Amino acid sequence: MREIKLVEVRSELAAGTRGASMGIDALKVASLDKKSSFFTQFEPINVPDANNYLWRDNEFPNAKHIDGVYQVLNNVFNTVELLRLDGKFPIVLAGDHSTAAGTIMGIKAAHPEKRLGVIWIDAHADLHTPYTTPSGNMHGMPLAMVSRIDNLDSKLNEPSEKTIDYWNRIKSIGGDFPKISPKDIVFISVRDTEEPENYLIEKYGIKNFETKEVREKGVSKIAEEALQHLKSCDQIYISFDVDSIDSNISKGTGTPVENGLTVDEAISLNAELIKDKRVCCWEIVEVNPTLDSENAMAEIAFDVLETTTNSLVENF
Ligand SMILES: NC(=[NH2+])NCCC[C@H](N)C(=O)O
Ligand SMILES: [Mn+2]
Repeated sequence: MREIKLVEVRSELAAGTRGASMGIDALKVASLDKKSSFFTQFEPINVPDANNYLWRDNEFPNAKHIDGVYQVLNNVFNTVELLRLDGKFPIVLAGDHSTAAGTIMGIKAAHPEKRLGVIWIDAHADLHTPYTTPSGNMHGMPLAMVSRIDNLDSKLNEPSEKTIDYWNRIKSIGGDFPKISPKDIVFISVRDTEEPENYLIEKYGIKNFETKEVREKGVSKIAEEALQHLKSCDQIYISFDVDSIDSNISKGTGTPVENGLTVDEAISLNAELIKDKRVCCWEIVEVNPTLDSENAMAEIAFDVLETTTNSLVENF
């Protein structure tokens, strides 16, 4: 039996629109409306955010509020490391996707000898760096942080010295080494990338299961192939960004993209993947109820959360 711990990270500092910090509470409202006892079953830990930085002027155009993001990542890192050392299975409910880097750093720090694979279910590759970002929004950068990639080959921006200093500090949280190899990332439904990200995907041969392939082969087959792709990894982290779901449905998120997964595909995919015994942490991010109507996104996201957790509980 896995001992599940809910981790709540109400950060929205690294998103381009305001409101993702309210995603966790929107999930709770959805749970109450659906009369589910989910949130009474697990004890949550609250990780301190740095959303107060949003009131300040931003001094880092190529990595907005990187000083605050650095703090939050450290907080997430410390929490997840301790939970993993204690043998807990963290289910992380987070706002903007940048904090997934802190989660990965924590998992790695607890078991540095174990090769860590990542299944990234998302519309975006989140492989940018301050040198390549089109927006300066750091939720587009977590996978570069943990792979310790600068991608100077695709350099478009001139980040300030202070930005680079913080960026280097972020890449060193949990140690001066890459926490994952980019080859050990599997993308599912990634469909909105920029050129610098395409360069890295090509360079490292990062596998992406496109939405079309998910539909043609079916979810079970994709889950099997994704896990098979990570056969050399000892542990696996799954990151579920709700914008992986099609923009027709996922309006309550900061960066919706068409041609995404259906709700059923998202639910069964996560429920299937989490059955693998190597999976040691699951995360859901980017619900933003302020962009939504009638809390629709959170209701869907809650179904994904509940079904995935049930699958985890039933299969251990
Ligand atoms: N986690 C996310 N929603 N990421 C969106 C990133 C979008 C775009 N690639 C950017 O860097 O701005
Ligand atoms: Mn994302």
